[in-house]
Amino acid sequence: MTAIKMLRLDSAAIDFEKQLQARLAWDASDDLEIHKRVLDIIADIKKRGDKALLEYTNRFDGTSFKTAAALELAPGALKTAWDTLPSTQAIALQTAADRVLAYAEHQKLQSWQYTELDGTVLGQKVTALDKAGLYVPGGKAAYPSSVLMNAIPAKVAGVGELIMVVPTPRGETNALVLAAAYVAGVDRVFTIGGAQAVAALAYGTESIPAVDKIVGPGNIYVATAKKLVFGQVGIDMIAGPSEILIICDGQTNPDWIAMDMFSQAEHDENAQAILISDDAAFLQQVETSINKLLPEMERADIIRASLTGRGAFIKVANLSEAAQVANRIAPEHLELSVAEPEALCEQIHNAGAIFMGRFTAEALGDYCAGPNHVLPTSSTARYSSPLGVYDFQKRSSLINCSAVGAQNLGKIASVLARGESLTAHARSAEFRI
Ligand SMILES: NC(=O)c1ccc[n+]([C@@H]2O[C@H](COP(=O)([O-])OP(=O)(O)OC[C@H]3O[C@@H](n4cnc5c(N)ncnc54)[C@H](O)[C@@H]3O)[C@@H](O)[C@H]2O)c1
Ligand SMILES: N[C@H](CO)Cc1c[nH]c[nH+]1
Ligand SMILES: [Zn+2]
Repeated sequence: MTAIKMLRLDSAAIDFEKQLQARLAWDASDDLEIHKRVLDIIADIKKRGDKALLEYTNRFDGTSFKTAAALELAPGALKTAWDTLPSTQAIALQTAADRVLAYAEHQKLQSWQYTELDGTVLGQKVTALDKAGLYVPGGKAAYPSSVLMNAIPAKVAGVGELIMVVPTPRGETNALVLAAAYVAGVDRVFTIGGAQAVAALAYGTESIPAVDKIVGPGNIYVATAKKLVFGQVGIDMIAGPSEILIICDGQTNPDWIAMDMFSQAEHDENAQAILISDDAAFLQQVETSINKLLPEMERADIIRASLTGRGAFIKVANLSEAAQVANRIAPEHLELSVAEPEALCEQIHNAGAIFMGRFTAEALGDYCAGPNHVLPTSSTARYSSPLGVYDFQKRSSLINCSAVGAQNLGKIASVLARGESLTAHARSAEFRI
């Protein structure tokens, strides 16, 4: 097995920004190719509905479904999976679900209103989505944790119906995934994935109901499809291939750091694991750990492809500079493996989730810490936030004018409307004065 030599960048280099950009960006030609392929799939699902959905599912997931009806799991299958789960798994799943629920309950937005002196009432009414589509990935690994992360906030928000999609490669369902759907209260489950599942949820087919919003993580095909159907449906964010950025002061066990990098690299060849340190000797120690530990890993091939294709070590002058680079990268997960994580955290403003201190392995957040693991990738943490109850809620403005309020506001509206030459607006307001 050839040793991995991590790409090394130095923030002091003149072309550091250019090199960093090259490492963060997708290869432009791959990007375009994926884009085109996904567009074709979406157009075909829109045009041919179930027929196209069956064909793509059988082609990409190696299944042999004969009818679209066979794509939906029987409602009893979820309960059976839960009832027959080994008790250690059932306890872990229920504990994780309870913790995700407790955290989500803090996020619920409430309606509010206030009354002005003339009796006019203004407010905001918060309502839940009617129908949410939950994408649960399942190509290279099964993700029961993503079922909980998608469904529990939707339930807390009070969504009317939860429609889950999950690919089942070779037709194999995963008992933990089904049990998680039962625990979290999912209403319907379809065994479809990829761009075709996203398109089916967005436009609806004869068998798949169209939803109001699609949430959840997935690979590059899923993330691209979500981008492309936005507008037809809402989406939560771009939650693509996993990323971890670790800032370490050189004092954490290098094996721990290497394994933390593996933990995200093992998701996908396209996952990204980056380590920043002010200690060049430590970067070398972590590389030694990587090469020592890699042969023990079941998913060594995926980890190797991810680390060599998209990973990096970045040497910085000090931890403040590390924070600046982290803000530039805006990673999905940021580990602050340093002596004083609270102080360093003060300097961070772009990250999906921040894991503080040497003992907070990012993997704990993936399963059971409580905060959602569906997080923005590809630097979109500059403007996106973790999936939460608020993603399943909408806000409507409320305006209830008293007779006196209509006089007061009518005069202002009339002047402004006439300034815009919109006479019907002006007269509508004036009628009530
Ligand atoms: N950002 C987050 O919050 C988060 C959370 C969990 C997982 N993830 C990421 O989710 C992803 C899961 O990926 P996965 O592949 O295991 O499952 P997935 O369900 O996302 O993708 C599997 C589907 O991809 C499609 N596909 C695969 N190859 C294709 C091709 N050549 N052409 C067209 N379609 C193709 C197929 O339809 C298949 O069903 C990983 O990248 C992981 O890092 C992200
Ligand atoms: N790390 C993923 C988010 O990028 C979430 C996950 C689920 N299971 C394991 N990990
Ligand atoms: Zn993970």
